Amino acid sequence: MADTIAIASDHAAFELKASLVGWLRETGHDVLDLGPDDTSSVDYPDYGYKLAEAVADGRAIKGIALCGSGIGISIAVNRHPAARCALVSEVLSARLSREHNDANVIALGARLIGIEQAKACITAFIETPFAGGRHAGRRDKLSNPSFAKEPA
Ligand SMILES: O=C(CO)[C@H](O)[C@H](O)[C@H](O)COP(=O)(O)O
Repeated sequence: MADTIAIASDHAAFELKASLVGWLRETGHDVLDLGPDDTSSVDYPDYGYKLAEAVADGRAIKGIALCGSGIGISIAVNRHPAARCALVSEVLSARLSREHNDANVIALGARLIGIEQAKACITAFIETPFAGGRHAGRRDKLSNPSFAKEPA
């Protein structure tokens, strides 16, 4: 579905994911929950790759990636060339990740951030448009390293 938001985590962020899925649905969003379905220990790369694929193939317009720190799963998501995943912990970075970087995935650390801060970051991520202009060519180089040139 065009405006679907995909979400995935590891075990460390399972409870945050469950809270966010409920909140997103209550606030009118279509959510594709890619798991996991309980707190059994899992490997964040498995879920990061799955999330990146869902955004890359168009099943979701944006993604939310969660692990204990947000670091591991953000690294995994960013290994997909179509992913622009921003690990953030406050609202200004969430907003800038959209305005300047056209981030299509936000990563948050469940062991580092509270639910209200997570919601505030996600709201900024969902509502802030890409600014375009000078940022567009830079954004395009992220997915196409061959577009890059030797810095002067
Ligand atoms: O990727 C991480 C750290 O960079 C995440 O925080 C993981 O959730 C964490 O490593 C999981 O740790 P656990 O001890 O296996 O719960």
